[in-house]
Amino acid sequence: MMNSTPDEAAVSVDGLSVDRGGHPVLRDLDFAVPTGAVVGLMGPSGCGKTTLMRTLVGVQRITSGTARVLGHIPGAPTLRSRIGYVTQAVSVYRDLTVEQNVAYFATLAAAPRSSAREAIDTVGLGAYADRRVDRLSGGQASRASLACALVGSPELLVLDEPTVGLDPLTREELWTSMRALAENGVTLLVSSHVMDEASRCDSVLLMRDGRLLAHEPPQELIRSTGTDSMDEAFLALIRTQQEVAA
Ligand SMILES: Nc1ncnc2c1ncn2[C@@H]1O[C@H](COP(=O)(O)OP(=O)(O)OP(=O)(O)O)[C@@H](O)[C@H]1O
Repeated sequence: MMNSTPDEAAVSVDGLSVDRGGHPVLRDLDFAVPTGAVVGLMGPSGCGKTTLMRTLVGVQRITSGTARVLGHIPGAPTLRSRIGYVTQAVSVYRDLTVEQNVAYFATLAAAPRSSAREAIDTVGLGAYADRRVDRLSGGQASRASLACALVGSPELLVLDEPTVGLDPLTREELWTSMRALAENGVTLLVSSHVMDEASRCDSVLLMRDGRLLAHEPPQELIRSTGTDSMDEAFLALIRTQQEVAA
């Protein structure tokens, strides 16, 4: 499944800054994501999570600095079939069944038809394959979207708030699916503003106002801030940052 060597970073950014509408949105980010890691992208609404994801999938102009994704600059044609990107908006055809949607994406990715069925099973929608998307719940429709991103066996999955609006059981199932993908060598970059979800990740990129506050394993963030939860760790990091700035 993977073409990159195991010790090559799946994603690395160096001094990355991005402006939108003439305003700085990402400011001087530096980090690297190892292949096969599940990395949480966390921080309050508007901190720049979606912009960072857009930059890595190659649809956002970089103002300064560099980004490399699977060894290439974002947007390189060779990356097209190697990255799966699921935006916040469910992007499937509502008048088609789950299987018709996923099969359509399989055709676009020149993937075998059997890969559609595998992707549907991976997201736990096997029993709903023949159901039209407009007759699914919101969470099921989100998972149908994820299945579409899985069909080409991408090496990197970039998922913008995939668990938003899901009930706890579905959320649990989705995290289990994502973890299984990582165990097969897929790298996942997953945004969320539910801090508790950080505990599911190998490391967390914690952002605020376009800056990176920390990039550490979740248990290390809690330990180093002397707190009991990710919410508290985040607040402690902000306080430290404000003290340094004062
Ligand atoms: N098209 C745009 N033009 C100008 N500024 C934008 C545009 N889209 C977003 N922004 C600004 O960029 C900043 C970061 O937005 P972004 O969508 O990346 O945040 P986010 O962390 O993903 O937020 P959320 O969690 O609410 O989805 C915000 O201040 C936002 O107002």
